[in-house]
Amino acid sequence: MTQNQTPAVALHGVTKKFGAVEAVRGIDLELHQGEIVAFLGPNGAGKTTTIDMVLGLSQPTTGTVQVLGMEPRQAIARGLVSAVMQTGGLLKDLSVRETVQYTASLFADTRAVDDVLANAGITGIADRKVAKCSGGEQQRLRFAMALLSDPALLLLDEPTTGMDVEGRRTFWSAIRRDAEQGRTVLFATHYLEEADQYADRIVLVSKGKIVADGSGAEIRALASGRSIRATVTDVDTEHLAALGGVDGVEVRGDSVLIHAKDSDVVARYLLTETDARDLEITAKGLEDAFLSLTGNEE
Ligand SMILES: Nc1ncnc2c1ncn2[C@@H]1O[C@H](COP(=O)(O)OP(=O)(O)OP(=O)(O)O)[C@@H](O)[C@H]1O
Repeated sequence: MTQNQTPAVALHGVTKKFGAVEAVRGIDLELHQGEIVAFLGPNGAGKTTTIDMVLGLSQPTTGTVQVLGMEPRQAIARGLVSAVMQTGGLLKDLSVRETVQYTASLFADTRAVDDVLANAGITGIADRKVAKCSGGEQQRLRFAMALLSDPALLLLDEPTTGMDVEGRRTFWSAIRRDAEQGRTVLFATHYLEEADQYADRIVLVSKGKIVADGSGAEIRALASGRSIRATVTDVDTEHLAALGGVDGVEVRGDSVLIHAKDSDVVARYLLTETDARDLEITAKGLEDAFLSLTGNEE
């Protein structure tokens, strides 16, 4: 894993059309070596289409895709790229170890089978038939297979689907260890929490475009403001709405919910001018940022 200056992935002006459908509408993105990047977005955002182009499975309509400074297919031919996709590719009658051994036999040079089983946390189920493995265990098996070639770039589509909490933790700590050695990881996900917790960087896509790119904290900061909730018997909603920085006021039974840029002004008013009690102030979270940036607000 040399050439640290070369981006692991470089997309420039990439678009992809399927007939009249514009699945990707102009993506520019560079991933640095050793980064763990979440490709986060709602259904149909263009994540899989983009990953397929990085894997050389399809060509962009316009623009260029490079992997470690090469054409994707060239990088794959050199064993520099592995992918863990969600479905397919497993023979039910083989055991976990046999599956990995069989895959290893297809490559000229691979890591030791026992090492990748250990890395993927499946040594304990190595003799189990694939047919008897749970969905999460099968995902870990696919992960072990992807580690055989010790790839510089690992692409993962919804990698932890079906894994329990412990499985996820083991999976992500293995990914983190490898990234520290220089492996770049790009994973597509719908899970905000997973992106926030495990990625160094979140690339938020919507309708074929990147709408935000940064750390979880940076993206959260894009949804500025606070929500203030209080129990109150009689409140002058017009007065509240007219306070500086208030974006919205909703009355729900005996409570009021206010969205505001400056929660102090609202809190002061509620506590000094009304009989409001049980005040709760919450910062807007990643989910709010996600919804407002992807235009999926109700
Ligand atoms: N082969 C194809 N032919 C026609 N349209 C396609 C094809 N592949 C994808 N699309 C369309 O392109 C858009 C982007 O799809 P894509 O699968 O890349 O989204 P995604 O972000 O991966 O979604 P999901 O999270 O649901 O997997 C969608 O509108 C999809 O219907």
